[in-house]
Amino acid sequence: METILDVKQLTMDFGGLRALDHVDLDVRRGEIVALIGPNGAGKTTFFNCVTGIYTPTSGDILIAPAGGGKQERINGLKPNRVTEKGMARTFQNIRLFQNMTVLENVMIGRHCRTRTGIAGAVFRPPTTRREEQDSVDVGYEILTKMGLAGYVNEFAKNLPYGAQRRLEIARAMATAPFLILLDEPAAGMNPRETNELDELILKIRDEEKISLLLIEHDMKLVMSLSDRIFVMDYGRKIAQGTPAEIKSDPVVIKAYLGEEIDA
Ligand SMILES: Nc1ncnc2c1ncn2[C@@H]1O[C@H](COP(=O)(O)OP(=O)(O)OP(=O)(O)O)[C@@H](O)[C@H]1O
Repeated sequence: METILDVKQLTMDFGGLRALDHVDLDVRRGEIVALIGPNGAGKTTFFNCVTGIYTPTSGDILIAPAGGGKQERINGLKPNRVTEKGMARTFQNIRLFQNMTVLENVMIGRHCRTRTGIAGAVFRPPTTRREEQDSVDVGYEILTKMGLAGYVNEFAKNLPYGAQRRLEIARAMATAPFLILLDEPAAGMNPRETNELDELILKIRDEEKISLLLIEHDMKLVMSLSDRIFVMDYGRKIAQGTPAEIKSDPVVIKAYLGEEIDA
């Protein structure tokens, strides 16, 4: 399987604090990969570097979305450019446009694939109208797949919590990514919502052919979903392997010190 994201020796310093210390991580096409580790390990910082929110101090972030082709180094690209390159993400805390409808939220995700500029939005030539219709169609399709069709015209703020989290993923899907990065998608979910999320993530991978990289603390979810797991502690990668390998790795067990990882 081709590597679509190859992160090499990624290092991020915040003043005197080294939040990431020479971290290597790769995602192959069709994989669900988890990034786990205790609080403060550097997981979100890793996502922030990969998605252009921070420019890493050193290291390489390489992508090869077309597969088999040339890798491209994307260090320092702005977040919107990273999205255009095909990597979308969600955040630890829900970041929806709460006073916009569910459909509008998804269409905003789609915007990065349309060409309408300010002039187009004002004068609305036929191409703009076609693009808008296309965005609506794609938006509906994604919302249906995500089990959100019943909420299309509802304000985002009126959705139940689990549905809001699904909407964030829907918005990420609307950008037509090859990889989605999910930052703690199950945070705050009840067991039923977590089970639905588990099925949904598999569906995104299997039916939409989008690979996923997720940060998650729910070990049951991580162990059931992941093809491979990377473990971080104090900014360093301390282990990587299959769920079975990670569960029995003494280094990982020590890092979690008494916490339940045997999900
Ligand atoms: N912008 C920043 N400025 C300074 N320090 C930061 C910044 N962002 C993160 N850090 C520090 O980097 C370290 C790693 O934080 P990070 O949020 O990446 O950890 P995490 O593994 O995502 O933790 P959690 O599981 O609690 O979300 C922490 O010590 C944190 O305080």
